[in-house]
Amino acid sequence: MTNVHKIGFIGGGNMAEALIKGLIAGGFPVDRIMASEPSEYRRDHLSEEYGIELTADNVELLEKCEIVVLSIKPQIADEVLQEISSAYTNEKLLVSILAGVSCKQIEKHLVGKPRVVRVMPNTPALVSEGASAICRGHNSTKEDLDMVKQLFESVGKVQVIDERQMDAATGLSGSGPAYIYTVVEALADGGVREGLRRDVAHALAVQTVVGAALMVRETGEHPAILRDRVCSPGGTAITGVSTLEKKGLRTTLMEAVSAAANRSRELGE
Ligand SMILES: NC(=O)C1=CN([C@@H]2O[C@H](COP(=O)(O)OP(=O)(O)OC[C@H]3O[C@@H](n4cnc5c(N)ncnc54)[C@H](O)[C@@H]3O)[C@@H](O)[C@H]2O)C=CC1
Ligand SMILES: O=C(O)[C@@H]1CCC=N1
Repeated sequence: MTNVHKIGFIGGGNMAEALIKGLIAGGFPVDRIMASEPSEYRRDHLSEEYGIELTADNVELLEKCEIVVLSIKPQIADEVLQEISSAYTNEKLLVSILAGVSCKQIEKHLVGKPRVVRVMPNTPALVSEGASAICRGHNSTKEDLDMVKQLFESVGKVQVIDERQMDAATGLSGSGPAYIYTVVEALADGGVREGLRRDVAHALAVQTVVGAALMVRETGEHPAILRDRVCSPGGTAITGVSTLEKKGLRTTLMEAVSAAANRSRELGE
């Protein structure tokens, strides 16, 4: 990242903050990160919490940064791209994290051969455990892709995919943390229903999800094999798993990914 002087975020909301915090934790210099944000409250928060440079002016940010991350809501993408279009030059690399919005939809607002890399990150980037899917736009180079890959690897794991798979990644990893938070909350509720204190149930639920995820990642075993090792014949775990199957957890999660992917497709229309 030594060849990039400054990275800027247009929109200093939840996802930008997760990336900013993760980048700083990964050693990216604070004085080479900036954000443009209309909300004074958010500007003060980001400035006080992380010490980065803030502005309310998107054009000023574009002029000062070599890599510009579009981290506004998809619904205002056209408006913001129009606003910055006159100041954009092809020396700038645009990184879009917008759900549903294609590279082409971004490129059409900008003159010349705009360099765009699209990324679908997720908020666990805040604790350096993000999952990001990335793809190249029509004019960005292999070096651009590699640079963005390196940037997002400093906040988690990265998969390079085709742009047509971006909605699927949005439904799975982009939106997935919301599903897992629901799972953690529900597991804790189950513990409370069975008589555990709320704080104890919460701590056990969190560590169970973290531990199980690490088991899958670090052993490299198929989840079904790991599950078999928990399920003693005639025991408790297979009884719980049987309930999950009867109530349709597996298809519910598959349908959640598809519903979110479809919503991502709608946002891009
Ligand atoms: N939150 C998440 O888990 C993820 C979000 N994304 C994408 O990240 C983008 C941002 O999402 P969030 O951070 O969740 O939204 P957010 O609402 O928290 O952040 C958007 C920010 O943009 C600011 N903003 C509004 N108008 C603006 C303008 N004209 N110029 C500059 N900034 C402006 C808002 O004040 C707000 O702080 C979206 O496109 C979303 O699809 C992608 C992956 C995961
Ligand atoms: O809900 C959303 O639209 C964003 C995109 C992926 C996660 N959050």
